[in-house]
Amino acid sequence: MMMREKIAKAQRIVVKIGSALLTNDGQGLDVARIGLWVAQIAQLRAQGKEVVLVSSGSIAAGMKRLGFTSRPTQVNELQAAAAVGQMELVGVYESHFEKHGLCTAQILLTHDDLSNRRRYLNARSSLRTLLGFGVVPIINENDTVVTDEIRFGDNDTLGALVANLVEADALIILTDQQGLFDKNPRDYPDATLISHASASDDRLESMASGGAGLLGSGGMLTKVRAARLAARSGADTLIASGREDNVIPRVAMGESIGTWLEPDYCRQAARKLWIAGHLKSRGSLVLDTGAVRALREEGTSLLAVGVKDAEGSFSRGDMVVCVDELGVLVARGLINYSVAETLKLLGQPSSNIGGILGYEAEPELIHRDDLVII
Ligand SMILES: Nc1ncnc2c1ncn2[C@@H]1O[C@H](COP(=O)(O)OP(=O)(O)O)[C@@H](O)[C@H]1O
Ligand SMILES: N[C@@H](CCC(=O)OP(=O)(O)O)C(=O)O
Repeated sequence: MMMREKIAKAQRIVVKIGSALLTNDGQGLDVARIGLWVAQIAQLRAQGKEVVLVSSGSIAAGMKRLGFTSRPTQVNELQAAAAVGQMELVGVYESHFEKHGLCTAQILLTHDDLSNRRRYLNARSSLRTLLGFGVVPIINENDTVVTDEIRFGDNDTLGALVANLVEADALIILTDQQGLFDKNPRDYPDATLISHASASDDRLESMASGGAGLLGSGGMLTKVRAARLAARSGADTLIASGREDNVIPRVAMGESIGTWLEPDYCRQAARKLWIAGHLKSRGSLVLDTGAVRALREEGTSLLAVGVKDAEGSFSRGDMVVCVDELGVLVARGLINYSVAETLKLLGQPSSNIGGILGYEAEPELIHRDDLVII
């Protein structure tokens, strides 16, 4: 059997389960099947892998509870269904995960949470902390407060943005088909499965443009686009059938099932390109010689103790440039503190941050994952 060795090495995995799968043909949540996926995720946790779950299903579950026989068209009714259904959804997950001794956390995100750098960093920090505690975060869109203009709409996009957020190695999208076919298998029985492609391959979109199922929102098109988004931070995307036996561990072990959409760059390079290419610098830091050497030679994070001066108008999450004492460019990175906070921290060890500011967002001024050495 052909194995995908790169995938088998993935340590941090985002698993997205779509509406089409989670519901029993619109008959509410498929509680028994959810139990199977939870058991599969528990296997990954037992192997030491970190898992973030992005789960749809709130609207479909709420529709059943509120007696809708077809998807409501009014936004307020959809929001009400989502609020009712989300309770049931997380309740079902929590009770299943508990049987495996695993703790869960509910995180409901909106578009704003990920587009505003400050909230993005806060969401990232909470997620990293939860993963550090061994918790399985369960994420959905906060459907009850979003309006059409600002919604992700489909959870494939949300799954990819979460993969960017936590710098996942892989995004596994479970759906009701075996993977991406060269045309919609619902309409074309002769459609053939794409086993492996580059996430940036332009031909994928036209293959995937065949629409969604009755309960899903995005169809394959949003999955292909999600793979491209996930690739920005270097994550591989795997699209597979949630009905396949023991699918999550099999995909995660690198078994060649479903579709594998691979980023063009290696993970580290993709992430660095993303940092370097997408943000404009809002200020600068002057580093002492020790800090310059630590960054260049040891690939460390930047600590306040090695920073001599700061200027500009940056806030938490902004891009700043780092220069040496002669003004030579050393690195670019996303800073964890504003300019006012940074000025108070100059030359200070990380252990003093809490005492000086009254809180500590992160021990580093710039985490090494957010730093590109020039
Ligand atoms: N090229 C394709 N390959 C596979 N499925 C496709 C393709 N084009 C369209 N689809 C449709 O996408 C659907 C899955 O997307 P969707 O209904 O949104 O599910 P989910 O809720 O899992 O995201 C499939 O049931 C299928 O009908
Ligand atoms: N946030 C919505 C899910 C939206 C949706 O259906 O997405 P998808 O499963 O990707 O087709 C819900 O929980 O009902």
